[in-house]
Amino acid sequence: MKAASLPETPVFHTTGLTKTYHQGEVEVHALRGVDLDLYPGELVVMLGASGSGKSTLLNILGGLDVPTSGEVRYLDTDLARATDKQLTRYRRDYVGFVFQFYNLIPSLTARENVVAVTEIARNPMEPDAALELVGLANRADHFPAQLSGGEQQRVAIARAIAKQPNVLLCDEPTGALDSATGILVLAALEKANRETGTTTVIITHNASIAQMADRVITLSDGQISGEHRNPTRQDPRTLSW
Ligand SMILES: Nc1ncnc2c1ncn2[C@@H]1O[C@H](COP(=O)(O)OP(=O)(O)OP(=O)(O)O)[C@@H](O)[C@H]1O
Repeated sequence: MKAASLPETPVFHTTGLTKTYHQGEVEVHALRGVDLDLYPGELVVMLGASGSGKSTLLNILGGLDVPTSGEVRYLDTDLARATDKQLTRYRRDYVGFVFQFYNLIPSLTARENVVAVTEIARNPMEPDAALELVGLANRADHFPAQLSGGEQQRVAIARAIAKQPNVLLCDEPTGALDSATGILVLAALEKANRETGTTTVIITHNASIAQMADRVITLSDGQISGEHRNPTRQDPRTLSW
């Protein structure tokens, strides 16, 4: 598999990004000056110990949180200074999220869970095409309770990609899954990245997942402590962890 080529204009650009949380008298410096560019179509794996700031960074990129200082841009949009309304629109129009827990609506089938998003999206794909992409075309009429954890996560991925987001942000998408099931989920994410060109970030604790990335970024104590590019990315189905 070929690594994505990296054009010069980044999708995300951050400089000196900080985030400080205040809890009573205590200040927690979750991000301490992050300079990062993410490029169109690349698949980035973000590693780092618990508490290193991965989710904080992802949430700021996704418009779920704002930084304390520094710059964060999505193309020409200044996310640090956007209003709540602008951030809501940004998330709805451009961002797909996948979290550790699938957050599917239990009373809706797999297809209906996807339709709940495509109905309000600007430029959605067909719900069945999204389910096909994650290998669940034959489960479209099943309810979440009739699906395994890995299948539910793949419905969540279908839901996230069905609106054809420019960026797909995944926070521990395999955190609740065994390795065999996790690999199916990673394969679905990799395929979605390859076939739709959505810039994809996957947070994980599991360093062996890094082999499937175009680029691996490591956070330590709120800063980027390492970065490397894989010359060729590995098919997730051949990962062992
Ligand atoms: N809402 C919040 N209020 C106060 N502190 C917070 C908040 N969110 C995160 N933190 C703190 O910020 C630091 C970074 O947290 P973050 O969740 O970004 O780390 P992480 O690398 O994603 O960790 P994990 O791998 O355990 O999910 C931690 O010390 C955390 O306790």
